[in-house]
Amino acid sequence: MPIYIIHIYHSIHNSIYTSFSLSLTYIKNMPASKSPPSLNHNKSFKQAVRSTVNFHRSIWGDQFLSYNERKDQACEEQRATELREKVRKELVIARSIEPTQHIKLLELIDAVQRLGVSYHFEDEIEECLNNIYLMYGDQWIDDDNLQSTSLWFRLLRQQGFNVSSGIFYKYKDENGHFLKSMKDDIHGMLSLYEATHMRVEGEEVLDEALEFTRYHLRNMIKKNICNDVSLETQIHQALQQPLRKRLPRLETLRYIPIYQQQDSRNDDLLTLAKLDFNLLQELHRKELSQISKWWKNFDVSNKLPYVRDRIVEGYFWILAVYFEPQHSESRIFLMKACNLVIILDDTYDNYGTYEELEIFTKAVQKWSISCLDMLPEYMKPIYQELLDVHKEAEEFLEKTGKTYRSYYTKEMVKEYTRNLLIEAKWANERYIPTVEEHMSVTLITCAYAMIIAKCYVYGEDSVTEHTFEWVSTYPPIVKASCLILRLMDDMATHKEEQERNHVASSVECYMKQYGISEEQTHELFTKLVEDSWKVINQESLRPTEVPRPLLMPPTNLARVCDVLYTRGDDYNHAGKEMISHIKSLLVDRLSV
Ligand SMILES: CC(C)=CCC/C(C)=C/CC/C(C)=C/COP(=O)(O)OP(=O)(O)O
Repeated sequence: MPIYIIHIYHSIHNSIYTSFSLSLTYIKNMPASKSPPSLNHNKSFKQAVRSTVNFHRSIWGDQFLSYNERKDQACEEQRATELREKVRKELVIARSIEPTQHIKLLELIDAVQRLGVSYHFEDEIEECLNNIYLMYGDQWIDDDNLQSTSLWFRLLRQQGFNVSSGIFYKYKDENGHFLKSMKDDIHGMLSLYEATHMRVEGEEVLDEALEFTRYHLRNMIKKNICNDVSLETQIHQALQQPLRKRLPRLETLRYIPIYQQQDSRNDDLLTLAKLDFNLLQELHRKELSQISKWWKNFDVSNKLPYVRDRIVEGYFWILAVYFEPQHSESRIFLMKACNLVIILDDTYDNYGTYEELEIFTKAVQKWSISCLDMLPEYMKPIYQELLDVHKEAEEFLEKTGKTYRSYYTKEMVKEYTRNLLIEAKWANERYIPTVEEHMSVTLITCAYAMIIAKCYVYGEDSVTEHTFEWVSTYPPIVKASCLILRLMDDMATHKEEQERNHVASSVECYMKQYGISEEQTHELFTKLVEDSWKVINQESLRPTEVPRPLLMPPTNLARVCDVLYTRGDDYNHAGKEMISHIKSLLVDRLSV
């Protein structure tokens, strides 16, 4: 990266983190959050001049609308339960094996996690890795072996244990270069490459190891050095997307055929993984059918024809956050709440006039059905549904005395609309904000913080009022996830958006403020995204501010950006690969 770009990068990095927190204070003190002015003005909205965008129709039609339960479901569930207990026994036995066998234990845990069934064995895995951490600390037993050292480092860091990266200096010569002999250890290089993605700010040895392994793994592919087809495929896939950024359900599908070919595989585990995948797929199809019916009943295509119909792509997004059965209620709530976000986004970004949006924003601050009459006709169903969806959650929360949860989520919706209104004003006035102004608003309108809060609404008792206080102040992991979405989304969509009267994206703001080209802006953004991943890694290390499972939504929301926005805009315009992901997750069953 040229030196002047590095200077810009440092000033940008600081400005995002400092100005953003200042602006939140400012936003919190905005008059709209106190007592909104009366909505009592009876204007006609008929002659409004609107910008409209013609989003293409859903490419999925009604194919997920109905769902019929399979007849052999109960039998498959029974078999999965038996296999689950067998695998659990293996993990329990493995806890007390000889230290020389600990590498085998790590390999088993890695397979369980990659095959997507670790959610059944959280306690056993925690106990095994905790024992390993207590036994070895930072001194892994097998540190002459690059593959096993890298696996140990990655698994412990993934579990939140802050093992030192200092162990990797062992692989450098006296001049500070990585040992030449490492290049011949293909498995070791791949394992180290994956481990480097757990790095945090300041871990130079891992930054260098990433450069080193990426360069040599690319070379291996280019020069056809690797004569193991399966290994070559794994390298290719890892270079496209490291394990840290992969979505767990997609990783299961990718890893099953690889694991199947390994002589050391555990057949019970393999069969469990396939059965479990299919059983969960049934649950997911059932949920998607339920949500498709809700969308159809809402009659969005007639009442709000300017709104995108991306129910299936949206479900992919939510499935990326949580795929486990215990989060079924959360997924349904998130689908309704997030599709309302899409409706709001299209209304503020596209269809609504500034005057209408001001009235709507004030109505949201009041959060009362009495505001309905004041709204333009087309906005009434949006407002009604917004209140209804949150009321439904509130009724559930009342039964368990957790209504504080709905208070915070509603406040975040209010904050979201206030900031959408600022964007609409900028777009109306064709104002290009400074980078600081832009970030202070668009890190809120990217909606991730609000969505993360909503991920906790149906959460168990580990979710407390502190969790909501934490998320609503945009702590580093939440901000990092927001920034990843904002930058990756804008890199992918800004050209298309600028063809209509959309607010200037972060790309335009950076280019204008720093006088740099689009290509240089992309280079900067890529670095900012990488740094945000380091923040996510840092914040996931123990001790964490909230229980570790609650960090999965911001982490998975960052991961899904890597899938949706790397090849373009796969949310709005699903490409070949995205279509194939959706089919493999929701249509095609695995043969067991
Ligand atoms: C279930 C479901 C729908 C999930 C989506 C998750 C969600 C609501 C993300 C918020 C950000 C957003 C509106 C992205 C896509 O629109 P855009 O590129 O037009 O966003 P922008 O206007 O902020 O650039």
